[in-house]
Amino acid sequence: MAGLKEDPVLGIDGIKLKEEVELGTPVIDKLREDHPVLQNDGTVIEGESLINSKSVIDKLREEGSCGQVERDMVPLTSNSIHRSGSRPQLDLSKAAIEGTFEERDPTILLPNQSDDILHLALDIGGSLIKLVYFSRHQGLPTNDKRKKTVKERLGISNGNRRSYPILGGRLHFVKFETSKINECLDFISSKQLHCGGVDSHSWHSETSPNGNAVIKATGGGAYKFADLFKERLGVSLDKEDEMDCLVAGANFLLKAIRHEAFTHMEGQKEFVQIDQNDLFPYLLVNIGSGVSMIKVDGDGKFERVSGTNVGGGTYWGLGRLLTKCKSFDELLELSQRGDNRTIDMLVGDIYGGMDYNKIGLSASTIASSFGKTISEKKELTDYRPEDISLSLLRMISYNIGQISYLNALRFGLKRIFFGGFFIRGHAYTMDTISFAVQFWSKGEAQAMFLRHEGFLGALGAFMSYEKHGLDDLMVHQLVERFPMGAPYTGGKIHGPPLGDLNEKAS
Ligand SMILES: Nc1ncnc2c1ncn2[C@@H]1O[C@H](COP(=O)(O)OP(=O)(O)OP(=O)(O)O)[C@@H](O)[C@H]1O
Ligand SMILES: CC(C)(CO)[C@@H](O)C(=O)NCCC(=O)O
Repeated sequence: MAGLKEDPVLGIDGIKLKEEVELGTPVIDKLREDHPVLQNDGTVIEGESLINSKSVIDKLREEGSCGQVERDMVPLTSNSIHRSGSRPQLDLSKAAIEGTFEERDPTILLPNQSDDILHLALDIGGSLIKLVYFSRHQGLPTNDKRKKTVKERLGISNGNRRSYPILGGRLHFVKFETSKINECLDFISSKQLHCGGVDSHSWHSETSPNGNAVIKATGGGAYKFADLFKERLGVSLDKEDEMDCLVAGANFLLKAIRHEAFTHMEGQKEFVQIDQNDLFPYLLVNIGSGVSMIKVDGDGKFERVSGTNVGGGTYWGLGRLLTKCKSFDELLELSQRGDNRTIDMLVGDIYGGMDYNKIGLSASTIASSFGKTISEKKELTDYRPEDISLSLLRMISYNIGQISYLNALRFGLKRIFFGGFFIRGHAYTMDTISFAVQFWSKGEAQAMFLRHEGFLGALGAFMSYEKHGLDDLMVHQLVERFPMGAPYTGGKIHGPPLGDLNEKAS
């Protein structure tokens, strides 16, 4: 698909599972230093092929539990989860993006994760289901870890502390269309992701909770599809509030992950380093099917101040009706070859080619989106789908940018972070939103985007396994740094230099 990078998991025509992450040689060397568990050929096996869902389910039913399959995941049965006295801890220290700067939804390395966690969390939205799950590094099954002495687990051999962590794993990001929820269930089932969840009330229990697996889930679908999950996978969905999760996910990414946030203006992408002490307040705009605007004042401190029903669902829905496109990506791709001047009424169309300088409008400014299609002599088929798609994209992106700015203005906020899958890493969408914010704020406010744009809610749900909140998630130990050995492929870096966050916490 020209210009649009294909999603590694959800392709244009259905599911495409990314089986391997190919890494360049210098990257491999660096990773070997940090992660001796990496395969010799530098590949990291992310998972296995999709297997026939029916056979998996049947097999599980026969076994009456989740099968014990040797794979890259942490132990599969709930009673094998580490629970010696205290609850397994999620260790986000040194969390870092894996992959190049250009990769969307990249995996996040958790190099210091030592407790056995088997976390899968879901955000089931109106259009898309988002999954975040943890897997151990390949080649070091957790059982091996158990056999190690305490010294070995701490990385101390022959009295010397090793320079690399023994354990660790990755956060993976996967999405499915909500209308194809069965594919999502098949995926979970084939990787047995649902088998590690345990009844959240039983974390401290010494005994096995006897099988009632629980998965954290957010979004409207956590309610709508609860019975289906129970029926198909035998798991209960532990529902977390959508707004709580969006904010928790955004705060985690902005605090803990370097090279997450970036600006996008006139085709130029620039990473922004966030000063932890100067993050709040900000406006979070999540552009999903509909749009939520949330003023964020701190961890767990926020207010949904506005929203609009003209969002991603509107672009995809109206676009599909008007262009007969078969997929969202196809519609987006069409827009790249479009010329909106055939559809939109420009200031110049009204003013005989002239600018309207007195109120700051150039002749090329859109005076009225779709305003040129009022001609009685033309039918829908007389317009190019490419042009329709571009006009629609501009109309919706600009409108969201403008409403966002107005809400930022209401509360005196200077920074607006945009998430949600409508953005899709699409340059023109981001440029249009940025332009609207820049234009209306006269440069005072700034639009920023997130690489894990659509996974904020799922990440928040993932972190809600740890009810204590971010501060207890060893966030004080987070040391921001470059993704290990990742080649620099573009984007300048702005903002204050990052230091060891321990300094800031003490
Ligand atoms: N492959 C895709 N299929 C459908 N929509 C897509 C796809 N990729 C991107 N989109 C866009 O992403 C939007 C959904 O974004 P997102 O997943 O963040 O929201 P959601 O959680 O489904 O919606 P809501 O939060 O309103 O329930 C769609 O409306 C569409 O504009
Ligand atoms: C209803 C939700 C929150 C579901 O995710 C979302 O689609 C949304 O924010 N819609 C906009 C609703 C409104 O405020 O007009």
